[in-house]
Amino acid sequence: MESSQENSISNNLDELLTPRIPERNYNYDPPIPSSRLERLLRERELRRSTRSFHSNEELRDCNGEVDTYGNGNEFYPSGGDKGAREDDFFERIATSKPLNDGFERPDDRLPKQHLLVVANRLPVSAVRKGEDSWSLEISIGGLVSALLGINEFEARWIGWAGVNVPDEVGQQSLTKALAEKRCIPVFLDEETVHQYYNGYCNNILWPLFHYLGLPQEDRLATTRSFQSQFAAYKKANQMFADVVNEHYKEGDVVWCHDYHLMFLPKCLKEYNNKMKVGWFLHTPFPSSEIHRTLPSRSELLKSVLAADLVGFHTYDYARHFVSACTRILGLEGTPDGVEDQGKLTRVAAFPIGIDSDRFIQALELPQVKDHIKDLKDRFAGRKVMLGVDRLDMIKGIPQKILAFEKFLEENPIWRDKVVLVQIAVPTRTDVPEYQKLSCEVHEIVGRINGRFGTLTTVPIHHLDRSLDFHALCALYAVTDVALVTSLRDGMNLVSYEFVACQASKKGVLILSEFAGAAQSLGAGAILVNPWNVTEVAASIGYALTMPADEREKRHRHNFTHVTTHTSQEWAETFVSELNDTIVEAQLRTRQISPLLPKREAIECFLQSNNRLLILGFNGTLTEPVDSQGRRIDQFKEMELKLHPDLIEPLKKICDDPKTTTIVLSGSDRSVLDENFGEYKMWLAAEHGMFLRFTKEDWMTTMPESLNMDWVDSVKHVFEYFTERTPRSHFELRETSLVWNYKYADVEFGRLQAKDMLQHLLTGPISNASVDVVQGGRSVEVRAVGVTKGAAIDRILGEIVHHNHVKAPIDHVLCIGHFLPKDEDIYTFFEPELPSGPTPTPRAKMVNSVNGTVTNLSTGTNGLVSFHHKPPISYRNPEKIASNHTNGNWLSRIRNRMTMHEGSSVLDLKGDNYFSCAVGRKRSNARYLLGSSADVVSLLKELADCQP
Ligand SMILES: O=P(O)(O)OC[C@H]1O[C@H](O[C@H]2O[C@H](CO)[C@@H](O)[C@H](O)[C@H]2O)[C@H](O)[C@@H](O)[C@@H]1O
Ligand SMILES: O=c1ccn([C@@H]2O[C@H](COP(=O)(O)OP(=O)(O)O)[C@@H](O)[C@H]2O)c(=O)[nH]1
Repeated sequence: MESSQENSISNNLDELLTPRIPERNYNYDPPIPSSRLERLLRERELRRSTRSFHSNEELRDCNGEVDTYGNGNEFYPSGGDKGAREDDFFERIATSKPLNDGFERPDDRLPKQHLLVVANRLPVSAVRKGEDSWSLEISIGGLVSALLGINEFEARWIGWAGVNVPDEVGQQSLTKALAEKRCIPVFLDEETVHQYYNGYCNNILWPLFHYLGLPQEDRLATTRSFQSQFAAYKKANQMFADVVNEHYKEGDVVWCHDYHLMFLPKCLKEYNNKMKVGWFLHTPFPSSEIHRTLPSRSELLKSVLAADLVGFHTYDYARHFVSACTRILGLEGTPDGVEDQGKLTRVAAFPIGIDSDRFIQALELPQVKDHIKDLKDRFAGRKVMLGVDRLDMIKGIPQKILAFEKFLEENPIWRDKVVLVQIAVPTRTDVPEYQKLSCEVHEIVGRINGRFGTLTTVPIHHLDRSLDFHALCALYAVTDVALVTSLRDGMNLVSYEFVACQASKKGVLILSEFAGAAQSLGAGAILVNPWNVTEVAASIGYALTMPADEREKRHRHNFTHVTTHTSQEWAETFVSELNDTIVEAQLRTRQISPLLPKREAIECFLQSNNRLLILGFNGTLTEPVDSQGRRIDQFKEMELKLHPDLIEPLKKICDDPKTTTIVLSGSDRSVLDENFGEYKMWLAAEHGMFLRFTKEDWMTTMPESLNMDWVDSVKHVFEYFTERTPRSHFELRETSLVWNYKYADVEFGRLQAKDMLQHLLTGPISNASVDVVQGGRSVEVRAVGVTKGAAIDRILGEIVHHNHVKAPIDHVLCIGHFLPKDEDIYTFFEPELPSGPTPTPRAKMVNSVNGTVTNLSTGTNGLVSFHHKPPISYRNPEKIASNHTNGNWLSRIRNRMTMHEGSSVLDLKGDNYFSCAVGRKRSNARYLLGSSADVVSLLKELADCQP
């Protein structure tokens, strides 16, 4: 089974890493780079050379009469005339043809990546003209603009057409009409749209993600509670998933977009875990402190994490998302993403762009030139300021207008020399907040125009409507100062479009620092805080009077960015990383041990006569900690308790004379006493430094040489950090100290741990004979040599002696959620290691009475036998002495050894040794179990099989 898995992985990898460019460009097949960065750089290089190869071909074709634009997904007509007619943009969807449609792609072109773009809104919105006739209009918004700019893919769209179509005839005819545009509709009924789109998406998630907070319950009608809206949201996402599933073909990349579809990745993966799923958020992702106010915070995060790749516009948004996953879900945030039990969801920033050529070329069109001329005539003698926004509260339109008013107020000289054109595209008009905003803006505009207008002019031209592409380009081109005052904005493509159209005028961009675009265009723009009306007013003055050379420099900077970071680049980078994420996951899977073959293990257990069952405690036999969604109860959790479902089965197993059970734990003796005092088993506390058979006294297996002089200094350090790290605590054990920050703020805890580690490793105790062990959320300092693997041979010696073992141990099952430092326990028993079991020095079993040392070592046949070494003494003789009042135990071993001279204590071959890591995918264990719940079910089965 294992090898077939390996094979399928290699095939996939080969397939994924096959360069997607004509082979003749490359006459060597480089090996798969093992680092992500190397792979991505290679992929980028390949993409670029493919593109330049294709564009050379196209150039040649254009001159040589062959129309290569008919080769698939190119939207533009030939001749590079991308914006030739007003409705070309629209045409781009229409002319997007499937492969093999009569326009043959030259042979050496490899097929384009097939893409299923899933977004709430289709690039076209439908308007019903008759029972089965439809008119399709381009949808407005940055998401649509950007996605229409990508053409290097074989893309199909899945989404809502913005209209309620309850009847069969309508649905069929619309499906047909949309199919011509490569669009596939998801039919949402009116109530779902109301609760899902107007409600959960636009009244809850949208304001929350833009830092406007959650609505009060009284802003939700009784039928539209959080719960019913969330239920509609999930239902709608499931409907999208159904449509995706219906149209998905193997090899497709499924790219889900935006906050409307946070549930989609989970639904898709439930259908088909092999689907390549990416999710991209077009809005900001807020600070985790904001996200945690959302009632469904955990469910949404978990669903998004089902995707292979999660993308955001900026590093800040990505950072907030990772932080929400660590703080709210308790998962591990790494520089690459979020890790949940070894499964990594890659999280990264992919700043979107525009199709800049389309804007630049449009300016050359006669109709755009005509528009430009009209506008210039109309605004002659006045500087033009421009705002283009959907009429949305996040766009800061009132703030913009108020700042403009302040500017006019303070600069009377400008009153008849400047005009502000504000295009406010109506949007989400069914949501009451948007209706209110519209009234508010009208009121302010009216007041200012009344205040500063004249008989012939008004300072603000406010349009409650959208403009067509050519009119918009013309307006961008004649603008002197563009004003973007978003209170928060995922990116803001209007600022990009303005820059693209300013090659001749070199106007100034005033840009809110709260728009994602501020990260990319911040150097060339004047950045403002839109809440600071005084600052914005002053910036308007500065922009209107900026010297030409400064305008030129600022423009050049931004223009370079806009023309190089295009929507095409954005999409290619995202898809390429998504593909690579799969490669990475497969490479990681190769390092992960397989799941424990339960049947085999149980079968082997039953057939054996002398079994050794070694169990960890914390994380192995305890109840799984579900920090995901549930509030962690630190008080309850800190008290380690045996899983209640194990009480009976464990008793049964321990009572079986054929089984020797050991609980080997880092916990101290009292914890083990409390939980296992009633069982017939061996307890090994503090990583095996203390040992007792439960009916007997504790003895120490600690070698005398163990130096503990460092304890006070470390305790001092731990106290210092505990005082300064709320909700952290430390445990003082006899052989180790553990500082735990599991309940503290994860990020702060990690920083503190880093600081602590640095001090421990380089500070005053750096020369002490200690091991500093870093756990997931802990730092442990132990005496050198205190590991479970080092203790096991001493323990085994004691058990062999105690049990009067006559037959060799013929089955070992070792299960634990052990720290990497303690994984030497797995290798100790490993029969298949070529030379000896473990790289750590073999520990010694010391008898306190006569000081004899017994060393256990593994022969090349995998069998462990005893040898005798000169004596050293126990550190704490009275403890061990009390355990051996009945005589000299070592001499008994000697007797037994004599009796079985030549035979071995352990008879382990490949198939009767099962080591199993719990909840740690990467380990030295042969197998893995997901959680302590799996341990419970395994032990229950073993118990049920007991006679
Ligand atoms: O579909 P609507 O509800 O009418 O809203 C239009 C779109 O608004 C949002 O756009 C965002 O995406 C842009 C491109 O990434 C970005 O520049 C902008 O900052 C965002 O606000 C929304 O995220 C889309 O889903 C909507 O389609
Ligand atoms: O009359 C208009 C006004 C705006 N837009 C487009 O709407 C998009 C707005 O995108 P942005 O990222 O700025 O914000 P969003 O509306 O997506 O939040 C831009 O591509 C504009 O060209 C348009 O097509 N017609």
